[in-house]
Amino acid sequence: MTPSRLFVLIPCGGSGSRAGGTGPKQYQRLAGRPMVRHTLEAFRALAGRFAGIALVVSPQDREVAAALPRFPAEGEHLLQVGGATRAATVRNGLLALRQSAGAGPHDWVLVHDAARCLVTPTQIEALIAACEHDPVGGLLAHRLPDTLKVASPEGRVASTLTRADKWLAQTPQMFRIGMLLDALERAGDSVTDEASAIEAIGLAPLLVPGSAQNFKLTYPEDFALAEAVLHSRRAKT
Ligand SMILES: Nc1ccn([C@@H]2O[C@H](COP(=O)(O)OP(=O)(O)OP(=O)(O)O)[C@@H](O)[C@H]2O)c(=O)n1
Ligand SMILES: C[C@](O)(CO)[C@H](O)COP(=O)(O)O
Repeated sequence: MTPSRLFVLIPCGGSGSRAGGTGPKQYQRLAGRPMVRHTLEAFRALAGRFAGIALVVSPQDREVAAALPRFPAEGEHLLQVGGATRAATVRNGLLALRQSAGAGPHDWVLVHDAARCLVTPTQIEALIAACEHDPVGGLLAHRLPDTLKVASPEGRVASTLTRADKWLAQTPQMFRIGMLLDALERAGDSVTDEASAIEAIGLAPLLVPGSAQNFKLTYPEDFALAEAVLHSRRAKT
């Protein structure tokens, strides 16, 4: 049997409605570059590890060419098949990856949000090392650092949950392409990450410790924080 290869799929077709900017947040500038370029560079730093790196954008996207002028380079793919939800974007992207990049069902895919632009090559390597011999696959995740409350409809505390077994799901999430496509097709568009689809078919993805810095830029205040992290990393190099 031919050894499994690793592909990367970056969903980049969201609208960023919670970020409150004028366009899709993944093209907003951070530390002098569009957000998605920071994301892409973390994977390009490990390009030799991957059989292909694919970015999935909306069919209506008019900004990716200006944001990433040298994309796609060799081994990279621009897939203009984004859908109405993140799950649809990932599913469409996986189908296109199989058709246009020759990815097979036993190959691995690392699905990573364009909006998690602070992921590092070290974190990506840690996920690959933990999952490449695992029968299911897994995801980067962060142990819940705060006390967890359940809200009542009136906005009061209804209860407090134990946090010892709670983790925040991050990306990348790494699964076999065939298993993930099958799981996403069964799960439909309501799942908010790949692991949820895999869980729904009765499997238990591996939780691989990530970092608080690998947060998803979602709200307006996240941008200044991400920029500060990027500047502090630059100052160290
Ligand atoms: N239909 C969609 C929705 C989301 N995404 C991508 O999935 C990642 C995580 O999505 P999130 O940031 O939560 O969604 P957005 O649609 O970008 O933002 P919002 O929910 O605030 O509108 C992002 O890289 C986003 O571009 C996508 O490719 N296709
Ligand atoms: C995939 C994800 O980043 C894991 O935390 C997250 O679920 C995506 O966010 P969304 O708001 O559900 O698109």
